[in-house]
Amino acid sequence: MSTPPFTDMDNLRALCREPVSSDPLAINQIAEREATLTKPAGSLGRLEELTSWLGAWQRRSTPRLERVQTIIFAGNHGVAAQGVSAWPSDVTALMVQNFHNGGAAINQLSRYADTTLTVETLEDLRPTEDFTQTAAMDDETFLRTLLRGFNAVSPETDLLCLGEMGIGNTTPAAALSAALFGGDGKEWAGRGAGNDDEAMARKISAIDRALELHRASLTDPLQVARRLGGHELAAIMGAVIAARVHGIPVLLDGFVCTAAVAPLHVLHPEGLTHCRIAHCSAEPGHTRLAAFLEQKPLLDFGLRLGEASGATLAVPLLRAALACHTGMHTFAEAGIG
Ligand SMILES: O=C(O)c1ccc[n+]([C@@H]2O[C@H](COP(=O)([O-])O)[C@@H](O)[C@H]2O)c1
Ligand SMILES: Cc1cc2nc[nH]c2cc1C
Repeated sequence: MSTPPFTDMDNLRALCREPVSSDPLAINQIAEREATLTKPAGSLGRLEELTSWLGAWQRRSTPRLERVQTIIFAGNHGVAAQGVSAWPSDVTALMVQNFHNGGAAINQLSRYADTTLTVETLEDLRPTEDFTQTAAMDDETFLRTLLRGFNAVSPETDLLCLGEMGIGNTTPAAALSAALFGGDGKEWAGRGAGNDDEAMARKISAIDRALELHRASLTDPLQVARRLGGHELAAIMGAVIAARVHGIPVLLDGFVCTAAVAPLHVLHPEGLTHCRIAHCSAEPGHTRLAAFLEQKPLLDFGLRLGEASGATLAVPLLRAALACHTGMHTFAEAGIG
């Protein structure tokens, strides 16, 4: 058995704050080749930046996308008892079954993008505690679910796409965002998986009551994640920590996935530089959150599904970036200039 990467909140915090840099040599070599290719400098726009980012974190001057992993983490939420979602919590298990049967949107997107899809069910889908009453998780549960996420990442992966499934989880996502970046329930809550006005009012109230209850502990980003988060959100954070340790670039999915890892940005200003927000969710909090994280999502397609759909949808874009970088001829080869 290898030693676990963290065993308590203190060494977890230390790991999150450890400096990890990408590879400057790979960045230089990619920039040098890019400058020789048969196009005006910079004319492939963000495709060029994406190639550089992939190579920097893979620590390869010729980045590759052979092994691309999509992981969906699934969990249930005690706060669902407050009537914050349009759907009952048993839909989480039913959708997990749908993922296994190949019937969900992510199954089609993953096949199309040629990624390996795995589904990780947290805590046998037992709900977290209702965070309007107490902390969502105790230290032990928080660390255990983080470790599940950490260990779900294969060190050999070239690119990791992350997503989640959990009825009610746009409520913890909004609460986490408010606790980390300020504002209240009204500013961060959206309609999630289809709330009507009544469910919206209950959701806003639940977030505001939770912010009030946990106020004294919200200066510590890890306490925010433990008290206001969820099992699948903690696992996503664990997977992103693992990816940083192993040098794996990450595509984050929508609002829930981004909120899950936002504490890492607050703990360390470079804690998420190996991650890109793959798409801008229609959930309005996501636009605000991306701005706080100083990121411009790659796609803006009005998706609000979760289940790693937006992250996996962006994989062909990255494949296109690499195809240009590796396949184009240089000016010398083409006899131009
Ligand atoms: O992450 C997003 O941008 C997102 C936006 C809207 C809905 N979701 C998904 O919908 C579920 C949560 O919605 P809700 O209304 O039950 O909180 C959960 O399974 C998420 O995957 C996800
Ligand atoms: C049907 C359904 C599918 C989902 N996929 C991710 N979150 C979801 C929420 C619902 C309700």
